[in-house]
Amino acid sequence: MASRDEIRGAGGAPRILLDNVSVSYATQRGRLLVVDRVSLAVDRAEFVVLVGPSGCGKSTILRAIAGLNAAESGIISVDGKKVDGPPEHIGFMFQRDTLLPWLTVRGNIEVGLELAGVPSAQRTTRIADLLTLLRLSEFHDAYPAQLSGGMRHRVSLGRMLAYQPAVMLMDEPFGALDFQTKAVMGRELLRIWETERRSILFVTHDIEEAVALADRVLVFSPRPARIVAEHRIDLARPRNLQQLRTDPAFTAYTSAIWETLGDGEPVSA
Ligand SMILES: Nc1ncnc2c1ncn2[C@@H]1O[C@H](COP(=O)(O)OP(=O)(O)OP(=O)(O)O)[C@@H](O)[C@H]1O
Repeated sequence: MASRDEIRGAGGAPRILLDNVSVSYATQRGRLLVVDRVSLAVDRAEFVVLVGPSGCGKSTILRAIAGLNAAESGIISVDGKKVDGPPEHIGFMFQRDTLLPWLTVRGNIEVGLELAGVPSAQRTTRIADLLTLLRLSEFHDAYPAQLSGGMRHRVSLGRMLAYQPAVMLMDEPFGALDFQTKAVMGRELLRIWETERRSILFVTHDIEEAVALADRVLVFSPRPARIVAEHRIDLARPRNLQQLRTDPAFTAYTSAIWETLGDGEPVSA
């Protein structure tokens, strides 16, 4: 059985902790409250998915954890350390890939390693492992413009995985992809997560994707974001995404989430 430290991280703190966090933006029409007293904890190796109406504040929550937005009140910590700027060991993946067009697949992945200060001898091995993991070995010297959308997303994922972040914040990373590529990427991500086991906070609008990937799905209200429901997804792993879709338990989870999303009212005032 995993020890408490393996589950909770060093010192017993959850990987990510939000305690009563509110975030607002200053706008021309005054202060806009976007996140309203949200508390959540994500354990080491836990895959948590956030769903909620468009514009409710999901990206703002990820950005606050990444230290890109300050919390107006409450506390955010990663591995027990209060976040007051971009924390170490955090990887961010956006909906649009942000690859550097003048670098090859290898070069784009290597950027992550250089940023992490990994010595060049170790870089070579790590890149080779990642290229294999992401099934990109054949394309190591291709440029982003020569790749399909799904391949570019795999490279983005590789760049993030390269510096082995303990926490991966993924903001609709596959939202712009067609249905089939999205399914392939979901499968790849699960395969990698099952090998590398990081904490993942993943935002999506796709409820089936949420259930297929998550240990837990958190449902948010319309802005200001508050947690209206939490669904623990007790589906066995490793998951076969194709078989899952015909599993009655899978359908029951998606219906339950749709129901709580439809409601959209915060649980408590
Ligand atoms: N820098 C900013 N300044 C002012 N308002 C902002 C800023 N960033 C986001 N907002 C507003 O905050 C609200 C929440 O935005 P956010 O991007 O967090 O929502 P979201 O749930 O991720 O949306 P979506 O699902 O559509 O991506 C929106 O009303 C948005 O207009």
